[in-house]
Amino acid sequence: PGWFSEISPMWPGEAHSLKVEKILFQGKSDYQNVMVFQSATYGKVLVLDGVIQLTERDECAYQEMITHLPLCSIPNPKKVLVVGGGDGGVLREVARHSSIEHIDICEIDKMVVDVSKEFFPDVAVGYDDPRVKLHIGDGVAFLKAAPEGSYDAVIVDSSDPIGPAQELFEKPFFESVAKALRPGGVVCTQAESIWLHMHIIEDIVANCRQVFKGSVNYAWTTVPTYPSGVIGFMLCSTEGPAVDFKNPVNPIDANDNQSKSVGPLKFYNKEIHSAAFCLPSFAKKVIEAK
Ligand SMILES: NCCCN[C@H]1CC[C@H](NCCCN)CC1
Repeated sequence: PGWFSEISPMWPGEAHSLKVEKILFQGKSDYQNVMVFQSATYGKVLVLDGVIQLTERDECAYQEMITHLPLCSIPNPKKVLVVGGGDGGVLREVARHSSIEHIDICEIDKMVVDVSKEFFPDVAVGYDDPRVKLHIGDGVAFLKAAPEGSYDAVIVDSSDPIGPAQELFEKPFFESVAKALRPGGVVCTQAESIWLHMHIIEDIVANCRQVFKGSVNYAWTTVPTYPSGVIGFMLCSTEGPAVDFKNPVNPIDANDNQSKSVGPLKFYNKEIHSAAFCLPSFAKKVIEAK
């Protein structure tokens, strides 16, 4: 009955709207307002504090790219940490890699986990994998406590830098990620939109260049229901065995999945992997500035 418009000071003067058929859940956790609605054309939609987190129709683009850009860039990833990502979609994608032995996930808001399991079973299916261990808590504290060199890869599937995820965009957090990664380990973080947030991205890139002594790259993809229709990722590696993010060494193909409960890849492939690092000139000059 009506429309949901995503209005925020983070994207002034514009708003993406979705036609609402039915509101399925509304609640307030210790951290944020949580809402689920059935949209007319994008399936069910998860909203946190008025910001669209995922829709059933296009979540594949974000979850597959944020996961396979890092994991296909290193040989034999074994231990992975997901920070945020309480909906379980990233877990579903990590579980496709047969070399994976253990997946830690640290999500601050248990309501996101519970709501995803109830309303988004094809996303929360990621929790069914026996290699997954869920920690409800603050990712900043979790990383501080993580032993040095614990992980081959860290994926920071955060919301935006206004609200609970603020600290996940700051230098001390990046330093704790670098410490928790093995030499040549990789991190992939949600890194906003080149159309909306070039200044935020500039700061993130500068911090990453200081903290990660391997390679530092920015990639981007299309997600129609995120503001400006695109979202980016920081891909960084620590000092150690060189990582060339643009040429995946550890391919995953459309039908490579471990259990029949998750379908084939809908978005990611090796061509779109390499293409994701090609930037328009206005972004290239800021991000690749020497
Ligand atoms: N696993 C899906 C979680 C989605 N994370 C974020 C949710 C907020 C969204 N705002 C985009 C704001 C404009 N860049 C970015 C992705």
